Amino acid sequence: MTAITLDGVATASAVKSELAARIQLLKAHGVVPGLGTLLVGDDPASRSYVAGKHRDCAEVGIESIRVDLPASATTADVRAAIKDLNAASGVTGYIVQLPLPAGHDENAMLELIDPDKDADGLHPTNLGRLVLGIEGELHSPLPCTPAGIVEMLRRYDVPIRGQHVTVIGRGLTVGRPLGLLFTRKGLDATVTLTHSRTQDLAAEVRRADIVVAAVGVPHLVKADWIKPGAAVLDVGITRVQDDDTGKGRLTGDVDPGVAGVAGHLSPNPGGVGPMTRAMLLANVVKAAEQRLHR
Ligand SMILES: Nc1nc2c(c(=O)[nH]1)N[C@@H](CN(C=O)c1ccc(C(=O)N[C@@H](CCC(=O)O)C(=O)O)cc1)CN2
Repeated sequence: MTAITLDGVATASAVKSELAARIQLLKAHGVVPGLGTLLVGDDPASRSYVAGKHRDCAEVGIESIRVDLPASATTADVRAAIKDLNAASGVTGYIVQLPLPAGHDENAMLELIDPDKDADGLHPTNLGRLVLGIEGELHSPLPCTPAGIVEMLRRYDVPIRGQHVTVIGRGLTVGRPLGLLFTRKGLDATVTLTHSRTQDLAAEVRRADIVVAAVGVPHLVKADWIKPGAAVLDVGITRVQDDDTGKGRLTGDVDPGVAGVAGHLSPNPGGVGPMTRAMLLANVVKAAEQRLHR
């Protein structure tokens, strides 16, 4: 068996086309969505993710506003930049790119974001709405990677209801909110959230119909951990040195042998990452539509 590829590039492209039409409609009603980004420091991966967000905005017709602070920025500088983004009228939503350089309290900075402008769904108010929102429509923004994972599974008709999901990794942007999303009424999955202290990780993965690996440990998830036919989403990404070429390359958390056992597999790169970017745009568009109907 070779797994069906969950193609994040193609799926994100379909989502972006749909969003572009909604953006045209918003503009026809005089609402111009604008995404702000705040990047602190010079981490190359963060720099490239932020650049990608601005490219995506240009592609679909969202204005974008970029604020970059040097690695030497103090917490007071970051606070001031957040305050300015909260006040900026052209910024309908914005993100603080994570991780922040060492020495900054990320949670404290996220709390300073105006929840109505929180394009990432990571402000405690919006995370709290996800906790409270067991059922019904959620009007608050969802964290982008969890939303992208669910959107991709839906578009590939991978069953979620009643399925057992094992999530590897308890980080803020993926693992913790993903469990809340999958267990909402309507999705109705059963979720096991595992982490570095989980006693028998292989056993937790073996009983899963859907596996989400988001830890950043290259090829951690082995083929003999996977229930035949399971859907596997490879989220964690690590830059490793290629021994043959001596060059850096990206590798995911899932061993390539998993493709021979899984029913669906998201590649990495090219899987969940592009969906994360598309869902950020979706949050910006949704917030702008809510503004129009307020
Ligand atoms: N404020 C936030 N910070 C971070 C988030 C987030 O959702 N909000 N998630 C990640 C980084 N991230 C977006 O910010 C992100 C990561 C990866 C990709 C992506 O498309 N990856 C490509 C590979 C790209 C590469 O060459 O490195 C892929 O998977 O194909 C997009 C966005 C942490 N921080």
